[in-house]
Amino acid sequence: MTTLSSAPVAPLLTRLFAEADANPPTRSPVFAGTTGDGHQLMMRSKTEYRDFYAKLKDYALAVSPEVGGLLYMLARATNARAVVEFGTSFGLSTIYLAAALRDNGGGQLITSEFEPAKIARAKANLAEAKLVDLVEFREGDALKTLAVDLPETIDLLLLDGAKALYSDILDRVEDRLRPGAILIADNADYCPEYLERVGDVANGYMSMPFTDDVELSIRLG
Ligand SMILES: C[S@@+](CC[C@H](N)C(=O)[O-])C[C@H]1O[C@@H](n2cnc3c(N)ncnc32)[C@H](O)[C@@H]1O
Repeated sequence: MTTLSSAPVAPLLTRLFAEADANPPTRSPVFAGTTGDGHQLMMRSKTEYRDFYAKLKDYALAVSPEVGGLLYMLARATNARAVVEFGTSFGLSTIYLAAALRDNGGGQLITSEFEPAKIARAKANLAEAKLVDLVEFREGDALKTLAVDLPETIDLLLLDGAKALYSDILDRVEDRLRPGAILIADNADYCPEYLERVGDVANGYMSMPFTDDVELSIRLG
């Protein structure tokens, strides 16, 4: 058995995904009256993301269970001890990553979110999962909160906040990524700047599109 496959984590994730499915973000007024092009523009904006996500504060916007499983496996496979997450929301991906840290023997997960109500929900979920001791919640814009006080070396980086900022967040953590560190970027298609950067071996990365819009990369030595 693993932390992920046993109680309290497994039944908690089942419940949280069921709640997320019952309240899809497509119900939000953000999407009502927005054309496909308008949505694309919003997702790619480096200036309007705060307002966009404020309107989505009641929605989980979580990774899929498959991507969650992938996060757990990658963190286990690399024996990750130091993990940084951009975009906490209700903490579903955080639970997968913290479960992996527990099963690796412990570690530190720094996660970042600017919606105070989401931080509160994520803390409650991580407490219910009995994983909250492994997680440091940083409230505020990750452009600032992830610019300071990072671990000496980072084993795994999850990018799942405002898509347009992926390369800017990478700027803040790059010098701490250990050789072989894993980078997982959800919906990275919205950030061509990021894909171009990790897609060029001259920049010190090897990268490929994986599943469910996930870009999987490693930091080269
Ligand atoms: C897609 S959701 C994250 C889902 C979460 N990773 C999961 O799988 O459960 C993105 C979250 O990032 C937050 N966010 C977006 N841009 C941010 C920023 N610049 N700083 C902090 N939080 C941000 C949003 O409020 C939103 O809750």
